[in-house]
Amino acid sequence: MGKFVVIALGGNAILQPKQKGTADTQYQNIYATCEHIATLLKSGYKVLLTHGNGPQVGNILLQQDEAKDVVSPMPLDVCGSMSQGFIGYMFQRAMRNVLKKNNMDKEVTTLVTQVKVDKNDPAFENPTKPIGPFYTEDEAKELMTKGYDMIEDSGRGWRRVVPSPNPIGVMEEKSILQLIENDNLVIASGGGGIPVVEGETLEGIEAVIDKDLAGQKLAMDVKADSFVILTDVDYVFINYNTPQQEKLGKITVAEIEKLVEEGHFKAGSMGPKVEAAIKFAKATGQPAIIASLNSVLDALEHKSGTIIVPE
Ligand SMILES: Nc1ncnc2c1ncn2[C@@H]1O[C@H](COP(=O)(O)OP(=O)(O)O)[C@@H](O)[C@H]1O
Ligand SMILES: NC(=O)OP(=O)(O)O
Repeated sequence: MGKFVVIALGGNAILQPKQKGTADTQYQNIYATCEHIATLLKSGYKVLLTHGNGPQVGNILLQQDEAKDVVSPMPLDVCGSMSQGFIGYMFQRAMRNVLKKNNMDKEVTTLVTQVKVDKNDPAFENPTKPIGPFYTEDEAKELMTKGYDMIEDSGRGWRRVVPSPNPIGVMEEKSILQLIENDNLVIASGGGGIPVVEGETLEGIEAVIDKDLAGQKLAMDVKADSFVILTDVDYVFINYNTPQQEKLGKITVAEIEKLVEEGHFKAGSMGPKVEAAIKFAKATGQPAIIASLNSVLDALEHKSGTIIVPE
């Protein structure tokens, strides 16, 4: 198997549910991630990185709401671009520091990336993407009276949800390919990309694209040898969070599709990851992996994680 991998890193790897979102905390988490990426580079892998922004974009949106009487609030697409910029900056700084420590040298570049969506996507009528902090049920009920859509997020607490339309195409695909050709470690399509709608003009639209689905499109566009989704669990489980919970190791597309039909994977968390992995494996004949950041090298060697193979 070739060694060009697209890695989709969960927003939780950058800011965990119980952590305060200080700049320092997020930088430290990103630095730890970059140490894993350096290990991959040393092992001969070529990496294109995309990342989530659920916690960050939700926090930025909250800041807009809180300060709305003194500063004009920015819409959600602009908040998405802010999250791409700040997370990309932290990756560029941390990655350069890690490379220097390891006596390695490489250009690290973040590209502000727009991703096309359909303005008639049914997702606009049914918000599913959890963003921002976690709330108690009482707090969530209070926020619902203000017009927020809220859901319970995988047993971890309540969160605001926003529409998450399907990614159709990456606007900056050519620039990404040029940067990769020039041996850059590229960070692109952060937070699933900034959602834009193409009519006579290109317009931003208020939503948060799922970074796993956008990452899968990106991985196919750049013809990656494998697509790796890194999150905070070591495996995909069936009967998750129940006494019957069971981890999934190597599994074929047909087998996991059956489990999807049985309803094992929730919208807004494991559902889109499994969907993205299936799409990649089916379309390319290459494996897609869902694993934890700490086991990324083992996962690429198929020794850990959930490995979805075409057959
Ligand atoms: N079937 C499942 N198997 C494993 N984890 C699951 C499952 N269903 C829901 N989850 C939850 O999905 C979470 C990962 O999704 P998400 O929070 O969107 O991650 P990230 O921000 O890393 O992309 C896990 O922390 C876990 O709580
Ligand atoms: N945009 C996105 O999918 O972010 P998370 O991975 O943080 O949910």
